[in-house]
Amino acid sequence: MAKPVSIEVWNPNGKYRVVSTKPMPGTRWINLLIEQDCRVEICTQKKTILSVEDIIALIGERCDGVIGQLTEDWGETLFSALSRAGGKAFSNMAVGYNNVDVSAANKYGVAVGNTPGVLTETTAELAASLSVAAARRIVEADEFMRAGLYDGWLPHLFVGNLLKGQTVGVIGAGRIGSAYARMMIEGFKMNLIYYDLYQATRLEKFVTAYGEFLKANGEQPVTWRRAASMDEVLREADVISLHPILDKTTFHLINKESLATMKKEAILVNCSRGPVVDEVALVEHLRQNPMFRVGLDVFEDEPYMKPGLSDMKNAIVVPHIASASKWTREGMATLAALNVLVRKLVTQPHYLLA
Ligand SMILES: NC(=O)C1=CN([C@@H]2O[C@H](COP(=O)(O)OP(=O)(O)OC[C@H]3O[C@@H](n4cnc5c(N)ncnc54)[C@H](O)[C@@H]3O)[C@@H](O)[C@H]2O)C=CC1
Ligand SMILES: O=C(O)C(=O)CO
Repeated sequence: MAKPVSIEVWNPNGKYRVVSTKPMPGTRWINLLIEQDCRVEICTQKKTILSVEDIIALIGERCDGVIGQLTEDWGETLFSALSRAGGKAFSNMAVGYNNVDVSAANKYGVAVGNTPGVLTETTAELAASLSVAAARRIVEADEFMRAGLYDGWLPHLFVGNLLKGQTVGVIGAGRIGSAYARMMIEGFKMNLIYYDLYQATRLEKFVTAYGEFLKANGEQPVTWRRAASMDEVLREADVISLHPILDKTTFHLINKESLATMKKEAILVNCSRGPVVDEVALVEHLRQNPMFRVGLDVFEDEPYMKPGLSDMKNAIVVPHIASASKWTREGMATLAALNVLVRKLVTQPHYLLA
């Protein structure tokens, strides 16, 4: 049996008990829950990733809803515990919900929410930052300066890749993939090639219109193409950014074979989920191809990196911070609270009439 976990309580006399497995930024989400007569319990345990047992202890005997995190395993065990405690709603504080077994939630009558949209631009901005940092070798150059190694300008010092006029490849052109594509097209005048199961009509229209605008101003127009296969993107793009969901179809989408298809000097960015890339194959590819560079926000076995990755100069690694802007994280917390509340309002029609 897990030890009791430490909690902070807001509005102790609230009628509905809502648990958040982590403190979240801002207070708007807490106030929204309190306004709707919720007692809010926030886990303050100094342990980054809570186990299933920890969360069962948090749910306790009676719990109406839970706001959880992408690091937690929301499967059969937790949804049955929540349902036994009378819970009707769960929200992940994330848009990705590969940590949530939605059919188990359905089985136990628990509605599931996520936090799309509010993090689209912030996440795309990090993917764009990693693309530029990798292309221009910013992290390596920063380390070099700090190590006191700079002794004067040289024609060959930290030569990288020019983005303008090159091709950006997007795999998964949904909300974030499309926002990223626009940033790279507007910012660096790159041409687009994308692969998605669905047509990204709005993105295509944007690139067409932007290309016409550039042409009317006497500049080289940008172009777009929807690839019939992912391999086309891998073969043709100079910078490739991954933005699909993680599911069975995208697990190890990038593997030894697909890496070999890419240009030797290509840049690969992953701000989706770690297991979309076979990280062992990636480390080997980085070792064999020193001009190939990656920018990674996510890892296959978070919080760990596969052996050798941290030694690779041609890899930039950051700790899953793509959505980490203040505005966005407060927005995600607010959406997560609303997800839990919507279910309460829907299942308590008398409350709506009160
Ligand atoms: N690193 C981070 O902090 C963050 C990571 N994410 C990740 O990004 C993912 C995407 O988020 P959104 O753009 O909001 O979702 P979205 O649902 O708008 O876009 C996902 C796109 O992937 C496409 N897709 C699905 N399977 C595919 C396949 N086999 N091949 C090619 N494309 C495929 C879908 O058709 C869709 O267009 C999330 O599921 C999450 O895992 C999201 C936010 C922050
Ligand atoms: O929202 C997500 O899916 C994340 O990875 C964190 O923002």
